[in-house]
Amino acid sequence: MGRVGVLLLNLGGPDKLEDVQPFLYNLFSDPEIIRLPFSWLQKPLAWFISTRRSKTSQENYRKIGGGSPLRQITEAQGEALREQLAQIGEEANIYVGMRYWHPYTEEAIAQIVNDGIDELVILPLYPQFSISTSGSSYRLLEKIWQENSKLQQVKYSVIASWYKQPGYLQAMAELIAQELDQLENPDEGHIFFSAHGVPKSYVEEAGDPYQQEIEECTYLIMQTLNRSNPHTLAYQSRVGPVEWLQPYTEEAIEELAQEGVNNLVVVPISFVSEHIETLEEIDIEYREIAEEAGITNFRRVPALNVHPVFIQALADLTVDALKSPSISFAQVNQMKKKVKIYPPERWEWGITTSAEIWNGRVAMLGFLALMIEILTGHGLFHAVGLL
Ligand SMILES: C=CC1=C(C)c2cc3[nH]c(cc4nc(cc5[nH]c(cc1n2)c(C)c5CCC(=O)O)C(CCC(=O)O)=C4C)c(C)c3C=C
Ligand SMILES: [Fe+2]
Repeated sequence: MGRVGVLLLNLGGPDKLEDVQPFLYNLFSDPEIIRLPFSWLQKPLAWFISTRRSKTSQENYRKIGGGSPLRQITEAQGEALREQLAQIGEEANIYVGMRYWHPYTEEAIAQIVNDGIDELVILPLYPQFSISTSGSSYRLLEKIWQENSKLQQVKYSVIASWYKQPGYLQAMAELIAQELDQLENPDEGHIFFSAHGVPKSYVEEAGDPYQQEIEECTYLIMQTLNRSNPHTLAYQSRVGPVEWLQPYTEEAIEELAQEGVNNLVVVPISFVSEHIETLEEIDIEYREIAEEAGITNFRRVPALNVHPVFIQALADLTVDALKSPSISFAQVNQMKKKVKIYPPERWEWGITTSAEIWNGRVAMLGFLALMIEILTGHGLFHAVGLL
């Protein structure tokens, strides 16, 4: 067997406050994050939104120590995975490829080529698939592969999503049980799964399987936990003016408080590391909402980070992927059958009358909104909290 590598894909986060604006620019430049019908508006809009949003975002990063812990945790997960694989005789180099900040996916791939890796397992650190996360990274990798003839010699396996992996479910259940057991009466804890949201149109129009995978994952974790506690699933981190998956976390917390729930155990479900949305949004913002609504006992289950059962699960996924036949990025997207990666069909380019009409309408609306914002400092994006 040749030299083996594992590429861990993740979103990335600003290491320090000065990185926040360029990080946000990278994020909003991605058409999988803001879906515009034509590409020329993407970069100006990304610049505009990132500039306007960076102050609030910086304040949030300041509250969690001045930057995202994501790089350091992902590197620690990589090192733990390398050791776990070595213990079972599988020597592998581990690479971290972030989508929007250092170490970028492109940097990881350059290193993989340099190291002469022959077999590569591509493992996203997102248990569930979304167009906006794993889908975006696969799309980027497909492009990088097409442009680099050396990469075409590398045999690669892509893991599409892995929320059903038994070790992952076991590790999640263990962490939840530990938190419940700290309650005076563990049976009274209301388990509150909080998933990162996506716009509703991703699921309903673009066919993103994310919501279905999150729902199934929640069900499987509850089965593995095997306790009779009540549970709720809601979606957090909404950005921008459009409707996102519902119920929204803040509203669901308030409703539970009204129903008399007093012991809330919040479980972050779409991400395996601590990050701004656990450390700031859940631990500070949602805690405040819950306490104001009358919930006196608000607890949060820690993220998996380097939990040994979870690291073993990543090792098992890697070993299985090395044994299975290779699947390409395109095949992954086909497997996630409902997914039509951007641009969705209804926006397809072409000199069709409807395309011209829609392009014109949206361009005019976009410019109008931008002009209003620039001239007045107020407007739709500002009003709804996107800027
Ligand atoms: C499975 C996880 C995630 C999904 C799905 C996702 C979709 C998504 N996110 C935004 C907008 C933002 N995300 C931001 C940061 C961020 N998002 C995730 C995870 C998912 N995003 C992570 C892990 C992080 C970074 C964490 C860190 O510690 O730095 C941000 C920046 C932070 C902020 O300003 O609030 C934005 C903005 C959209 C629009 C979207 C789906 C379309
Ligand atoms: Fe996000």
